[in-house]
Amino acid sequence: MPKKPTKTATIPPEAAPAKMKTGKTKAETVKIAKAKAVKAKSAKAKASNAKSLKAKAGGKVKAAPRFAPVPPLDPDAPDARVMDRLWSTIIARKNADPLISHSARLLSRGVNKVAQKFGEESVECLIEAVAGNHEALIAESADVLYHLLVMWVAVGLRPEDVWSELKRREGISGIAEKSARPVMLSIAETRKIP
Ligand SMILES: N=c1c2ncn([C@@H]3O[C@H](COP(=O)(O)OP(=O)(O)OP(=O)(O)O)[C@@H](O)[C@H]3O)c2ncn1[C@@H]1O[C@H](COP(=O)(O)O)[C@@H](O)[C@H]1O
Repeated sequence: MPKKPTKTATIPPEAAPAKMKTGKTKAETVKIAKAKAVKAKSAKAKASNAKSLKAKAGGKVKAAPRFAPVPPLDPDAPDARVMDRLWSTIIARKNADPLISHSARLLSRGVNKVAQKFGEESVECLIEAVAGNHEALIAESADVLYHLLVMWVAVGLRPEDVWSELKRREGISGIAEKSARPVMLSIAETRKIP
């Protein structure tokens, strides 16, 4: 069978856009020139803005603070050391009478029950947070921390184990830490809110 001639689209020379010496069409050259002019204008504006800022700051350009100022803590208010004291109280209750100590009662029921209580208190805490109930959130937060400490006692964790871990993380941005995680972890399927 004779081969069918293949059709090729040919543009008549008069319809093709005229090429400049650079190999670009006139329209392309004008477009590039316009983009260059806009870039140069914005660089000039930036430089002049920086110059006027420098003049306003008396010759010194101050970098904007990266984080909000920290409200000072009340030196006379109770602080987080209450957590250490509470842990000591709870561990001292470990073998106490469950009829006179709530901690002893919880601990006597085993780690599963303790963990379940911690989970319940956490949910109650987040409900108050979402509802915006400030006072109730304070009370629920205290419940969460108490039950967290009971859980530490139940599994044999000491507060300093956790404080050390927090100290180790000090100054390490969560953003930087997350991006340094192995790729397999970051692409693992999760339903967590990012
Ligand atoms: N911080 C707390 C603390 N916070 C909450 N709770 C108790 O936790 C209990 C939570 O009540 P829930 O009804 O939610 O739970 P539940 O009574 O176990 O009910 P179930 O789920 O078992 O049915 C209440 O009895 C609270 O009083 C606490 N109990 C004790 N402490 C501290 O622990 C110390 C030692 O307490 P005792 O172990 O009781 O001597 C105390 O001096 C406090 O400093």
